[in-house]
Order: sequence, then structure tokens, then C-alpha cells
Amino acid sequence: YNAVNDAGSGVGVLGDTKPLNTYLSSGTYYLYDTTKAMTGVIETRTAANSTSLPGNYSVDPDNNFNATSQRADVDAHYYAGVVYDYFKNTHNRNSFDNRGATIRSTVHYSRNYNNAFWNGAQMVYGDGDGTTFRALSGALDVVAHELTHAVTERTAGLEYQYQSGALNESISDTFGVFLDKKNYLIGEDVYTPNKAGDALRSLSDPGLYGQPDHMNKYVNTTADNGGVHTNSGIPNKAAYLTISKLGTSVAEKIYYRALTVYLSPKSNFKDARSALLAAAADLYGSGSTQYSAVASAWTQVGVN
Ligand SMILES: CCCCC[C@H](S)C(=O)N[C@@H](Cc1ccccc1)C(=O)N[C@@H](C)C(=O)O
Ligand SMILES: [Zn+2]
Repeated sequence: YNAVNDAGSGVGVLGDTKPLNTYLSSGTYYLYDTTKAMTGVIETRTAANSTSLPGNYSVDPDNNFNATSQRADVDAHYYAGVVYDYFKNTHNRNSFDNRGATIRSTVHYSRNYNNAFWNGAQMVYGDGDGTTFRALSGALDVVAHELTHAVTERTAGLEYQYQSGALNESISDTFGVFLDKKNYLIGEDVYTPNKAGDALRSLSDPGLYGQPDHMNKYVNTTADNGGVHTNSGIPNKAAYLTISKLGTSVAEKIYYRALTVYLSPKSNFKDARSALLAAAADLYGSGSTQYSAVASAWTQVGVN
């Protein structure tokens, strides 16, 4: 695309000011980013607390998106650009389809909606109820989580249930940590705004938030598509052990190669171990320290 961008600015969910790539048309500024080397654009819309998607474009008369009601829009737009840049610059992937597809986000979905999701076509964010969550697009790891679901859907296609679903969830959390490097927590910037220091999940200690961190604690349930948000703690712990040992820049190459070359729709945790080992072998050799670090991580969570 690379059309002219009308650089705007905005205030995000946490009250921080950030630059925005916007588009001027007939005297109105749109959250419509044409600056990326992609066929499509990055566009942000609002459902205005309805559940109808995709909703209308987020607009502003003076290119300063600083109204309180625009904070979720600002962060969804800005962080979508950050995640686009990450996949392009770090993994040479051009959007979730690797063909420059438009990245569409809709904020203000429903009322007091304590969640965010990828619906197969776009990202969708709730505002939270102000107690459990504040607007979910306010966290980079949430945006990375959701956009990674799109990448997973176009590559491994991990079925969203039982072990393949927990793996799907874990891949999204893991790339959330690859993007939001400040810690191994997930959702901390938007979870329980009135309570400091907690998070929705922890990769370093899944047990802190009620998740298993070893196969012998796997939860057999039909709830939540077979416990995909619970059992993700096991591959999440393996990811933590891998990242803390090898560093982000090595770990993210192993994970991206496993996701795009070796994992498939019905892959379970054991298949994930094999996929990550195969990727590590391709990248660093089967006798490498990287390879043995991956093997050790999965052995430590009881997946051999
Ligand atoms: C609509 C049904 C729910 C779909 C699940 C989406 S992909 C999901 O996993 N959402 C994340 C949102 C998130 C991500 C990172 C940090 C905080 C919150 C999620 O973990 N949702 C939890 C609350 C859940 O659905 O149990
Ligand atoms: Zn998810």
C-alpha cells in the first residue's frame, strides 16, 4: 500500500499518548493505516457496545484521538501495527496470511465484555466491566494473543479443543510474551484494574492462577472446549523454561518454525515436543544446546 499517512496521535487505555497512522478523507480522520508494505491495511472500528461486526470506522475530526471513549480504539490500532511489524520484521511474515491481508479490529464489543477473540476474520475486543478487565486492547500481549490465533489458523490450524486447543492457546500466550517482553505474565496491563501486581496467567508459574504446570496435573474436562485456557499452563511452562534458557530471539525462531512447518490440526503436547525439537534441529542442529534446552523443558513438564 504505502499511501500517504496522516500522522495522528491518541491517548491509550492506560492514559499514555502514542502516534497513530491515520487516513484523511473528506475532512475526517480514520484509524486506517496504509503505511505497511501490505496489500491491505490496518483498520480499527467500533461496535459502539453492540455485537454487530465489523462496526463503523473509528474516526476523529482533528486527528487527535484523545477522548476517553477512543482509548480502546487507539490501543487496538497502535498494537495491531506493532504486532504486524513483529511478524514482518522478525519472521518475514506479511500479515496473518503471509500475503498482506488487511488486519481488522473492532473495539467496544458488547457491554462489560470481559474478553477478546479472533472470529476467523477479525479481532474483537470488549471494554471489560472495569473490575475483572479494563478495555482489553489496552495490553500488547492481548493483541498479540489474538493476532497469533489468526497466524495459527492459517498455518498449523490447531483444532480449538482438548490438547490441540490448549496448545493453540499456549502458542498465543507465548507470542504474547515474545511481543510483551517485560515479564512472563499474560494480561497484567488490563486484568483487575483495581488490583495491582496480578495477571490472568503466568508462564513462569501457571499454578499461581490455577493452571497445571505438569502433565500429571492435566485437567480432564469438557468445559471451555476441553479446558483450553486451563491446560495451556503445561505448554506455557515449557515455553517459559525454553525462553528463560535460550532467550527470546532464539526461542521465537524455534516456535515460529514449529508452528509454520511441523504442527498440524490434531497436534497434541507430545507432537508439540517433537515439532519444537525438529525446528531446533533444523535451526541449530540436533546436538545443539538449543535442542537439548527444548528437550529438557518438555521433560520437566512431563511430556517425553
Ligand atoms: C469468545 C470466546 C473466547 C475466545 C477465547 C479467546 S481466543 C481468548 O483466549 N481470549 C483471551 C483474551 C486475553 C488474552 C490475553 C490476556 C488476557 C485476556 C483469554 O485468555 N480469554 C480468557 C478470559 C477466557 O476466555 O477464559
Ligand atoms: Zn485465545
